[in-house]
Amino acid sequence: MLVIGIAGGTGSGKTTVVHQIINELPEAEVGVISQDSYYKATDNLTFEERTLINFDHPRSIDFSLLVQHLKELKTGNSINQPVYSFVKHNRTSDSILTHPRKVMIVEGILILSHQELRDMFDIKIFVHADSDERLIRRLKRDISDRGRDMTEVLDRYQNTLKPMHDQFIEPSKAYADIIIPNDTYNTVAIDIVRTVINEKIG
Ligand SMILES: Nc1ncnc2c1ncn2[C@@H]1O[C@H](COP(=O)(O)OP(=O)(O)O)[C@@H](O)[C@H]1O
Ligand SMILES: Nc1ccn([C@@H]2O[C@H](COP(=O)(O)O)[C@@H](O)[C@H]2O)c(=O)n1
Repeated sequence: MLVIGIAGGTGSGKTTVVHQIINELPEAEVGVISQDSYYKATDNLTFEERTLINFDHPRSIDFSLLVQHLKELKTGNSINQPVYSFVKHNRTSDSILTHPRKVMIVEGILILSHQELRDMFDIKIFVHADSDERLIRRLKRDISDRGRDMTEVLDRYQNTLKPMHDQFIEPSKAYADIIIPNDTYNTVAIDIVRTVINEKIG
């Protein structure tokens, strides 16, 4: 199995890049795990309490479950990947049966900041976009897809997202083998990554 880690700040375009990479690859050969699926379940908290969680700090992620799931996939076992709701700020009761594939992509803001997880990647990619561009994309996406308003997005950006980005995410770029500049759609970089994957999977 070839394991590819794709990190980058929020709104950098990780999810978009993943879709662009897997679009032209045989469906049966590629699987995706999202770090977002591994936000810790917080059933013990009220909705109001959940809105106060710092979702950009590594402690908000159940990294031990994520590492355990990736180990299972590497040994050929399927996993039940949790499903997270950004509207409820909590894990749902659903899960997605995820089978091991020749290529497994793990994507998320903090995946290169966690040493054990990072060491499991054969290729480490960081998607970079300018912070203004990322904030604009995040505003539009969170309002249209994640049930937020402008005040929520901007408050979160100022209070937790930006400081956590500077403390944990930006420094993890140093671990990347490949940095994809994604201020505009970067088809050349996507083609290069696809070529590398095709070579590895034969
Ligand atoms: N290169 C790009 N140019 C313009 N918009 C983009 C680009 N890449 C992604 N987007 C848009 O920005 C938003 C955030 O992208 P997404 O892939 O969800 O980022 P991430 O997964 O890193 O948070 C989405 O609405 C997406 O369509
Ligand atoms: N309930 C939540 C959980 C997370 N977030 C934000 O999501 C961002 C990570 O996801 P991307 O797809 O953008 O990489 C992260 O910056 C968290 O602030 C949230 O808003 N609500």
